[in-house]
Amino acid sequence: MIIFENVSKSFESYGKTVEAVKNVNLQMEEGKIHGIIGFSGAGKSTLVRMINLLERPTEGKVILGDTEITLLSEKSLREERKKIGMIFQQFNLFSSRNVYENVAYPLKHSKMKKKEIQDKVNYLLELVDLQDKSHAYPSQLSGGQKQRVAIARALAYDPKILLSDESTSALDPQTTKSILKLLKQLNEKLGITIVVITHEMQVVKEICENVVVMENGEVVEQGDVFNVFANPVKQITKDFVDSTSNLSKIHELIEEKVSITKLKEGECILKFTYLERNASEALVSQISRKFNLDVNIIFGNIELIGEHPIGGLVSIVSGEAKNITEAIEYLRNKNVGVEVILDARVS
Ligand SMILES: Nc1ncnc2c1ncn2[C@@H]1O[C@H](COP(=O)(O)OP(=O)(O)OP(=O)(O)O)[C@@H](O)[C@H]1O
Repeated sequence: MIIFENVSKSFESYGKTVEAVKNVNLQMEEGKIHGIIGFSGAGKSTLVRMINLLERPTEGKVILGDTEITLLSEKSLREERKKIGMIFQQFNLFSSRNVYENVAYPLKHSKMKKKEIQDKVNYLLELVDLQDKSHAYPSQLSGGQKQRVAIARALAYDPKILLSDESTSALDPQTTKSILKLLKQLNEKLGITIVVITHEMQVVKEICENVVVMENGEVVEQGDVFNVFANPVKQITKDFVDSTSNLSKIHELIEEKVSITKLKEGECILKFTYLERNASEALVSQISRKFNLDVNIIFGNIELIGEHPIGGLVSIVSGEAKNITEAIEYLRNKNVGVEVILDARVS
């Protein structure tokens, strides 16, 4: 478990105090992938850099397992840091060393024998699928391959925790996917706890089980990814949800008076959203049959988080006003969010 207790961090900059992280209380479970999401300057990097004390909290405690690392001596801290790997957006490889030497670098001052180091590096390169590149130099590698080298290097001491600071932000979508897939595999295979800093909702959706939303140095929402994104409370969380969904586009279409949004009498535009897992019932056909309604789906955005559909549909529903009202009630009782976007029901 990674625990933050009343953790704050401020910096003095040009005679001003910047409160980068404010009174954070958090618990991150072992063996899971945690996402930290927020816009630039929210305090994500500062928070995560306090896990390995690259930044020291101004106030509060950071506890890893049974160890309060904020109390450790420099020597014990050096040992503790070996259990924490870190990867960055810019890879931070040595350009004058080849792939093998980059991965072997952290083991240079270990007690391991030359052959042990060789075996270890080969194992790590296999783990990240780069066995055939061990003699290549960073300049001869693609961005995705460089990040794989950095991941292999970060795993040299079999860390229990891997910190990833925007590790996919410099990569194209396809390569991002492959790096995220690799992180997920490492989490499953090695049981390593991963903390992923990102400003992209897609990254969180793709691999994280838990999410922490940060704004202005504060943790404003946290929890299981499905629960946080199915029922976002804070505006910033809603904005992140909207960033990968087209559902809010309906408001623009209405404003632009696009023809599909010009309702006839008896119609209304409804937005349905999944609020809980296991939403497997055929709800659209149910309301259509049960309440004698026509449901015309204009657009939808449904994806899976883990195995559970999340997202929703925007539809034009037509039928008797009373029936539409009852259908809305019916869906809400089934824990489907229903928002009446535009209403031309006649009673
Ligand atoms: N060493 C430092 N000295 C002064 N101010 C700092 C320092 N490090 C961070 N800050 C400030 O703390 C705040 C939080 O920065 P931080 O890098 O943690 O945010 P972030 O959410 O990771 O942003 P980004 O996504 O842009 O990296 C910012 O206002 C930043 O300018």
